[in-house]
Amino acid sequence: VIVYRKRGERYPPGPRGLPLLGNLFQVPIRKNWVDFHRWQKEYGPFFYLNLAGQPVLVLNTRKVAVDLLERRAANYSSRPRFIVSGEYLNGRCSMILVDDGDLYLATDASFKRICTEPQDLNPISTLQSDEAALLAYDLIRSPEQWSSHILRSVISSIMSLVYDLPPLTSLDDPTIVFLLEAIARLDEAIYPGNFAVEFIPILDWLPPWMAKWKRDAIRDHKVWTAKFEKMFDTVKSSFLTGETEQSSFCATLLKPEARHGLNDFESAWLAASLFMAGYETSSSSLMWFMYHMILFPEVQAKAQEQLDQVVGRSRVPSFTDAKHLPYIWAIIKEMLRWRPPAPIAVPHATSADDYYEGYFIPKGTLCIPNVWSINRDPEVFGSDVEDFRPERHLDANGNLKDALDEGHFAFGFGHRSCVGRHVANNTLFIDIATVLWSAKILPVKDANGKPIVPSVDQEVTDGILLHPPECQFNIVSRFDEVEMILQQAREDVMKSTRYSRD
Ligand code: HEM
Repeated sequence: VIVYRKRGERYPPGPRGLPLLGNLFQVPIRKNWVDFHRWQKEYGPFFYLNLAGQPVLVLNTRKVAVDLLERRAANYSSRPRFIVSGEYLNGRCSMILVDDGDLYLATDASFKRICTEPQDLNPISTLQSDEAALLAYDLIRSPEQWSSHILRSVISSIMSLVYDLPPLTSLDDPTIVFLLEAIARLDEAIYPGNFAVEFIPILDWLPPWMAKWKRDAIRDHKVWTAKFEKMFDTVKSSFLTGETEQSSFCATLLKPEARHGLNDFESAWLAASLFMAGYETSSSSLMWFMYHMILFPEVQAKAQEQLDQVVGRSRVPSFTDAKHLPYIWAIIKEMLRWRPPAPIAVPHATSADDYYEGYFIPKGTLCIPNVWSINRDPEVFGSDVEDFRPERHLDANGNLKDALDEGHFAFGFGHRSCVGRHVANNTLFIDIATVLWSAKILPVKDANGKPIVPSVDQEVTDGILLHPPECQFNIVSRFDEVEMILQQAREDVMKSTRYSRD
């Protein structure tokens, strides 16, 4: 959508740009959330940018984000055009990037029917607990491969949740290799600045033989669709023959009351988009957790003290402990506040012209909720926003201030907020509780015996997601019985019907 300034309208404040190109070359690509946070001192809680004709509104405080994306959700819940990724690679059918038309409404209704409330997730809590025990076991046995263990565990849980697959034993599994390559390709396509057509949409008129980006994206879309349909069909066949009792997302989607008119092609894409949306965000959060534990050893010690009191030392933590472990929840909330994995979330777009606080916001405006800044809103979090302090989420008795309040905005806003957040919170809870119950997470030491704790400034970003600095850990059992208990848990998991199906 190219919208040129309408005469006589008062646009929100923002940096002055060049003729035609507007602010295109003023917006940093890497870590623009930090610059946007800084710019609010000059331009206020929301400001306007013009990226070669594309109007952009950056929302920097909770008030503005809630006023627009939640109170006016009917107008602020579409997505901007993502030409290469959303329209060609995903063929306009991935839930995350699709606009707010009929397909979105059907996929949203299907997903919300399946896991909109934490209690809907009971069927998958067993697989999450199983994966947590396997993760803790692997981390202690080979700490040097800690990041691969996290990836394996997260992918395995999501694949079981979506397709009812048995646990993944290796990242070399051909389906996983395929999916990870697809995600890397999608990330490259979404990355701002990689494809000129995103800023010069007229290039979309070029026929495929004249535009390599279009040829490649059309080809990849066909290959991906074939794979996603095959994965969906596998669940469908065993569902129809009644071979196994299944609780996976795809199996539930096959029940007429949950389908909301979606055909097999759309269902296959919905299932795949859950994997795409959930995998990198969840694994990055767990990697941040590991790093936080060496950066803030006192937080780790406090959590372990509570685990000892509530769980004891003769069994691994379970979901029944969740209510009694507020400090673990406070760590999760503070992690997602302090370093949100997606600091500018996913942009929303307006469906009609609007006015806010006397300023004109044209139809088709790309709205960026600057989660980084909103998570540092002093009106909400006080003056110590730069401190990592789980206690800010607890009352004087150490209970969660408001168990229903996320305590951060890392899951986005309004209708488009993350539909997988309860899945994500539960995965984080059981993984973090089990790992901290089992092991001390320590920094490795250099040749002089000095602990190596990289500075948080060395965090890594691809421009969309934020990952912790590269680091290594020394992960050691907290007490003698840990390995025996985890070994037993692992054997039980491997013997269970879900796992022995392979
Ligand atoms: C800590 C982990 C996670 C974080 C931080 C996260 C964050 C987000 C954010 C910021 C959005 C965009 C919200 C907006 O537009 O306002 C989103 C959307 C979405 N997430 Fe998550 N997510 C996580 C885990 C998951 C998981 C595990 C799943 C699936 C099981 C999932 C599925 C989705 C889907 C399908 C959408 C698109 C919703 C829509 O466009 O309406 N996410 N997530």
